[in-house]
Amino acid sequence: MLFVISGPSGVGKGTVIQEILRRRQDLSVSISYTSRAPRAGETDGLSYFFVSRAVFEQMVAAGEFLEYAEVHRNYYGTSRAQVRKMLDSGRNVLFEVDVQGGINLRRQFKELRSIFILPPGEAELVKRIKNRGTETPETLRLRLETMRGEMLKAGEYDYQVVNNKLDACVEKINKIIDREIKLEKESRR
Ligand SMILES: Nc1nc2c(ncn2[C@@H]2O[C@H](COP(=O)(O)OP(=O)(O)O)[C@@H](O)[C@H]2O)c(=O)[nH]1
Ligand SMILES: Nc1ncnc2c1ncn2[C@@H]1O[C@H](COP(=O)(O)OP(=O)(O)O)[C@@H](O)[C@H]1O
Repeated sequence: MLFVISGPSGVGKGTVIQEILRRRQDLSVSISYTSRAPRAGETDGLSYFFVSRAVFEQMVAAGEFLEYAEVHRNYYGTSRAQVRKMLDSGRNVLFEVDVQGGINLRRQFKELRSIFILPPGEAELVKRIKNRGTETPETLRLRLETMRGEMLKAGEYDYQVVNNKLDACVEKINKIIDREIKLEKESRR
């Protein structure tokens, strides 16, 4: 099965996905390429593969991405080779991409199930991004600008889950994944 998770910056996508990975061994997360600079504590090949804009553009020209988009003035893309490897291993795959990536992946994989993570409110979202301590006033402004457009796309996802209490959100998404895997197995009988 293929799953995609999207949501505005700071809603907790990364945190929720780490928790889901701790709870299940049947899921691989696709590690994207990005031209964004690594944040403190981010390791190349774990959070992302960090490359320059020039290298990213070469990879686009070589057709190495299943999908890519420019988000908050940086490139982000899903590697074709990596996804093929994960699918060949027979594991379920989870993508964390922006709403442009979500639309693009849905077009390519009709069996993809999509989950949008919503914040409990805009003030809380801003608080979380600020508390993370990773953004300058300028990158914060860009993230909030993008947020409005992203929230408008929430209704196009199969599921919408509010990340108020972390554990409850993780539990809901975990159940959605279980349910979709079960439904898919039943449909193949
Ligand atoms: N289209 C697309 N979006 C991606 C990909 N990887 C990450 N993103 C999205 O890019 C946006 C920015 O990610 P990031 O810089 O880590 O910032 P954060 O959302 O503030 O943690 C988020 O919406 C991610 O979901 C990708 O491979 N493709
Ligand atoms: N349910 C939650 N309640 C409070 N803070 C949260 C919650 N989920 C995540 N956070 C915090 O919010 C910040 C943004 O989370 P992060 O996972 O980086 O978001 P995203 O990947 O969506 O940008 C982090 O500091 C994280 O610890």
